[in-house]
Amino acid sequence: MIECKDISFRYSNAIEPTLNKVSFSLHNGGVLAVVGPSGGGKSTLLRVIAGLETPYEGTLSINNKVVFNVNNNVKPENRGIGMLFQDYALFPHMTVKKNIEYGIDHLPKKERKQRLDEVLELVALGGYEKRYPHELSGGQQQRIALARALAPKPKLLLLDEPFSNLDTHLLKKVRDDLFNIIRKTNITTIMVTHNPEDAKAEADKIISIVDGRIDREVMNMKD
Ligand SMILES: Nc1ncnc2c1ncn2[C@@H]1O[C@H](COP(=O)(O)OP(=O)(O)OP(=O)(O)O)[C@@H](O)[C@H]1O
Repeated sequence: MIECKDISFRYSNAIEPTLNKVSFSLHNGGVLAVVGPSGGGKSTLLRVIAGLETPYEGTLSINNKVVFNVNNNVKPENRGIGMLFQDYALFPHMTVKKNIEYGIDHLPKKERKQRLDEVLELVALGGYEKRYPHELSGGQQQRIALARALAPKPKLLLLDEPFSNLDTHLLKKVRDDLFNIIRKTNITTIMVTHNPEDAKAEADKIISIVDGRIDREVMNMKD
């Protein structure tokens, strides 16, 4: 379970806090969508959860382990979080294999290969290891980026506007493919999106952030 309690954060060059006492919880295997107007603080919240920014108050725990409070700040690489951010796209000069192995290079060779095969299988792209990102479709690149994020077996997956680079006609299919994989692995997921359709289609819970505060929290009844 993920628990975020009264998290507040201010950028060093800002006067007002960008996040103001943000609290929510999410059960294991759940999908939370974070929506809200531009500049509301959605991406900042993900950066704080990932450990890339440090709040000045509040508590954040992942599976009952505190990863942040005023006395304790676990480094991003030790939080067990996988990320699929727009600006964390695939490395263009590396093959699919190298891209995926990037986060698991601490594993012995045999296990690394085994995990590579597993995640490629999971995203239905077995046999693509020698390709470069530009030799893949947009949807395939997205699935490889997901495979890379899942390879180290994170406890939590963060997605920031994962579909904003895709054409509208591709979006639904890529989104459904991605979430089928996410649901299959049962990984707890937080997704930032400006698109209420994404939230409605895929999330269990939706929070809306306006001016750094949670403005609304709803359980999502999917059709
Ligand atoms: N590095 C930074 N330094 C100072 N202020 C920042 C920084 N990054 C973002 N901000 C400000 O923090 C506020 C929240 O930004 P954030 O990117 O979290 O919003 P968002 O809800 O994700 O917006 P969008 O939907 O446009 O991506 C904005 O006012 C933004 O200008």
